[in-house]
Amino acid sequence: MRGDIWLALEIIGAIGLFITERHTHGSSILSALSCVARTISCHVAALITSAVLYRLSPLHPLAKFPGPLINRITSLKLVQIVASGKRYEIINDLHKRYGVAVRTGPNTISLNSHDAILPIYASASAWDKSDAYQLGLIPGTGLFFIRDRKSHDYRRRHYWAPSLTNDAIVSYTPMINRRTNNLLEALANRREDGIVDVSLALNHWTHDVTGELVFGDSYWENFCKNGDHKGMVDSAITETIVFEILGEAPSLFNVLWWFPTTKALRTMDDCAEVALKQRRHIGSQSKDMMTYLLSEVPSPAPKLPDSHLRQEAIIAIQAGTNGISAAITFAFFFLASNPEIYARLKIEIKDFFPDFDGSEIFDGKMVEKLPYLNAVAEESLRLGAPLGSFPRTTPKGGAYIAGQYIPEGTIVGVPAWAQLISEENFYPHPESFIPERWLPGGLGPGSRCDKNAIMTFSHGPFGCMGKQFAHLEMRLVLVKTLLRYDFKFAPDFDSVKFLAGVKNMRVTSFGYPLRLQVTF
Ligand code: HEM
Repeated sequence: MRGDIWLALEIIGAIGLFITERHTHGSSILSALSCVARTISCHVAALITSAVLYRLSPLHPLAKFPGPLINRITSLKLVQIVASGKRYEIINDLHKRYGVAVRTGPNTISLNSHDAILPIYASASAWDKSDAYQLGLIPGTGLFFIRDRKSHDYRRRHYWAPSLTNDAIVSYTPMINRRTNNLLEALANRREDGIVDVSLALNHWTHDVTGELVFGDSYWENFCKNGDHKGMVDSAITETIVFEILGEAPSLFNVLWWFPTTKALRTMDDCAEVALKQRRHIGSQSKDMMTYLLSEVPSPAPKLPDSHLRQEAIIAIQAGTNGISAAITFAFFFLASNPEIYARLKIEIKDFFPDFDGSEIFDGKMVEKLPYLNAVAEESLRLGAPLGSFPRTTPKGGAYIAGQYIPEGTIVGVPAWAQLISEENFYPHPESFIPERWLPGGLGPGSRCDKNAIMTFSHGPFGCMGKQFAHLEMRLVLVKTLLRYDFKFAPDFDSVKFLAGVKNMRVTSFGYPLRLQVTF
């Protein structure tokens, strides 16, 4: 039962009991209240006790899976783990302690196995998304939040896929170049004593690019130039964080839906309504994502109602922004941390484009020919992208995965970070930034670099639709910025504080910003 409905019934029951006590039994207000309090406490205590006993008992379908006691008792522990921003590290540590399969919640298993990726995410019979993808009680739904495969496939194929074909991406390339030239200017103009908060500038840049990608060439914002005075960039991050934390406890999400905690979700819905109105009013000379979502081109699929369109607009902005700005922020962090890698990349870029200053229009073909640039991009996407938990629901009849029988209805996720830094997939030094592992011959005999273990974009029918677009953005930004500037850490920059300040909740936030010295 939905959490908010359950709570409402409890409250109605309590009021009913109070009235009965007062009018049928003639109790005073105080004794009626005390009777209600006793009854409700007993009822709630009985519910909690029976739930705890069942979850810990050998009768529970997940009884054979090891995991910390508190995780087996309540999903609130997972809520707290996600809210810490360090879920990726905590879950990885749990796997080191308990093994391949860990019970991370009463009905949740984390399966740290390469063999689990294909059947759960990438095969034709990939599993449905879990209830964690229910966005509170928001009316309408967008692609990312559709949990069953059939409706999801339809939405993906008819409304989204045409906007992210190879040809479509080629058509967006001049726009990305133009918006990235604004970033080059912002990096120069924002310098104070030569120092720039690169993480913030990239976050603004990515909202400019994605805003125009979604709403077309009349897109009205220029965050690189004007900053984020209305707090829109921050609201987008807050919304994803609220969704990611409360998704671990959907019943709680439904209760909190009625409280200010979830205000960010309603704020984004309102912003999307304004943006849609503006896009419809101004239109766009070139094709953008809204061209397809608004059915402005002939399509066999029916027009989407506005409640769905608002969610699609939000998803497009959310999906296209923080992931890539975080990964590029990390690329700069790793480059500044490794001067030899930085020098090798800079030489390759300068040699390929000897007379360029970065302001030129580069197309995808020009920048995909640089092998070391590609290696740096892949390694940054491996170690620097935000990570969700990608929870899925075990299908009817259960499933045998990675040598384990998982009962039907269990929520299962493969921990992306654990896979990305596993020695079985990336060897040697899986936690170190070494672009050479992506070059032919890798890191020598016996080395491993398993592309299929890359969970950065997830896989299969629910996997990222913007992977190619994101790769293009990463390459363009690195080429253009390195042709124009040189970067190193600000003199007082502290790498340990930077890494400690990183919080990863499907979006990455940088509590300690990446401040770089930018020189011409
Ligand atoms: C480095 C940048 C990016 C990363 C790391 C990333 C990662 C991901 C991941 C992991 C998912 C699946 C999430 C899940 O199953 O819970 C996803 C979905 C998605 N991404 Fe990306 N993404 C990036 C950039 C982009 C860009 C630039 C776009 C659009 C231009 C985009 C569009 C989408 C869409 C539409 C989905 C939903 C797919 C679906 O539900 O069928 N992404 N992304």
